[in-house]
Order: sequence, then structure tokens, then C-alpha cells
Amino acid sequence: MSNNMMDDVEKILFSEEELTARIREMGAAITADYAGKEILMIGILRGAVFFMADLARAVKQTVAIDFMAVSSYGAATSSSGVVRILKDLDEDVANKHVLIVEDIIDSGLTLNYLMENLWSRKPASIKICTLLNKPERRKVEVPIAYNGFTIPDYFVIGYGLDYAEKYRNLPFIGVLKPEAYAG
Ligand SMILES: O=P(O)(O)OC[C@H]1O[C@H](OP(=O)(O)OP(=O)(O)O)[C@H](O)[C@@H]1O
Ligand code: HPA
Ligand SMILES: [Mg+2]
Repeated sequence: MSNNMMDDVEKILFSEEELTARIREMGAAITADYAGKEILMIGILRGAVFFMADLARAVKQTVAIDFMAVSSYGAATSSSGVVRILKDLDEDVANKHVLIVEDIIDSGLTLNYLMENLWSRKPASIKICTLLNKPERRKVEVPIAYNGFTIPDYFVIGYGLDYAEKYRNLPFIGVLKPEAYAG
């Protein structure tokens, strides 16, 4: 790589190939479960963008896509617990089958808020699909329908996940070296 992103990576947790294989399986499961139903995928900006782009192409039926942006982490490595909507949906979700697409569920605070908020808009159904699940850090339970990988309490980066807006374009999921956020 032409810059120093790799110097801040402690280890690779999931390679590009492992991500591709798992996402293909998740797409197949979603395709089977939603047969005959139209899916509205809602990606949570910005981390979920890479995952959602690959997941949507692994689903072999029509999907509509939309995005929401909420604030929680900013430049911190743990959630403040206060969630605000920064960008709302463009679509009306009433009577739609909503599939929320996240890159990671950590404390669960972001999704807990989003589930409550979206249910009030009367969709036909809501399910959650996350690439990564970090259950050790959970503060509030959220029902996960599709989970790519369960991980220990590491701060991870890459494939959409950032630390202070860096590393999102790494093609794998890696663990950030503690020095990289200490200094
Ligand atoms: O379960 P939680 O503790 O709420 O954490 C998960 C949320 O935090 C991250 O987003 P972040 O706020 O970093 O925004 P980003 O996707 O733009 O990086 C991640 O993408 C999830 O949306
Ligand atoms: O481990 C993580 N990495 C990046 N962003 C995050 N948001 C919640 N957990 C994480
Ligand atoms: Mg982030």
C-alpha cells in the first residue's frame, strides 16, 4: 500500500476473501427468507456503505436501498449513548419490509434507537443485518436476524469501519494497534 495505513494494523481478522464468502452466504439466506417480498435495505451511514454494496449484489431479487445517518461515535472509540438523526430516509417505509444494514453492533445503542424510531413509521417488518457483532460491549439487547461474524472486544477498522475517519478503505477487517489511537 502506498501510504502507512498498514502500519497501524495489529492483525487481520477477516481477509477480503473471507468477507466475500460470508457475504455471499448472507445474501443467499436473505434471498431465501424474503422470497416474494420486496426488500428495502436501509444502510446506516457511513460505515455500512461497503458492506451494503456487496450484500445487495449477493441478494438475487429486487432490493430498494436508502440511507440514514445518525451521530453516536464521532472521533471516540466508545459510544456517547446519545443518538441524533443527521440524515433521514428519502423513502416512506410504511408497509415495506425493512432490512437495516449495519457494519457493527457494539453497545447496541444506535440500533436500539433506530428500531424504535423506524417501528413508529409502520413498516410491514424490520430485521437487522450486521456484518460484525461485538456482544461483550452490549448495553441494550437488539434482535439480530443476520450476523456475519461475532468478534471479541477489539476496536476494528477497515471495510467501512473507521477510527477518526481513517482506514475505511482497507479491503479487510483488521484490529487497530492501541498506539494508533493513543497518540
Ligand atoms: O452499537 P453501537 O455502540 O451504537 O455502535 C455501532 C455504531 O457505531 C458505528 O458508527 P459511527 O457512529 O462510528 O459512524 P460511522 O459509521 O460514520 O463511522 C457503527 O457503524 C454503528 O453504526
Ligand atoms: O470496533 C469498532 N470500530 C469502528 N467503529 C466502531 N463503532 C463501534 N465499534 C466500532
Ligand atoms: Mg465510526
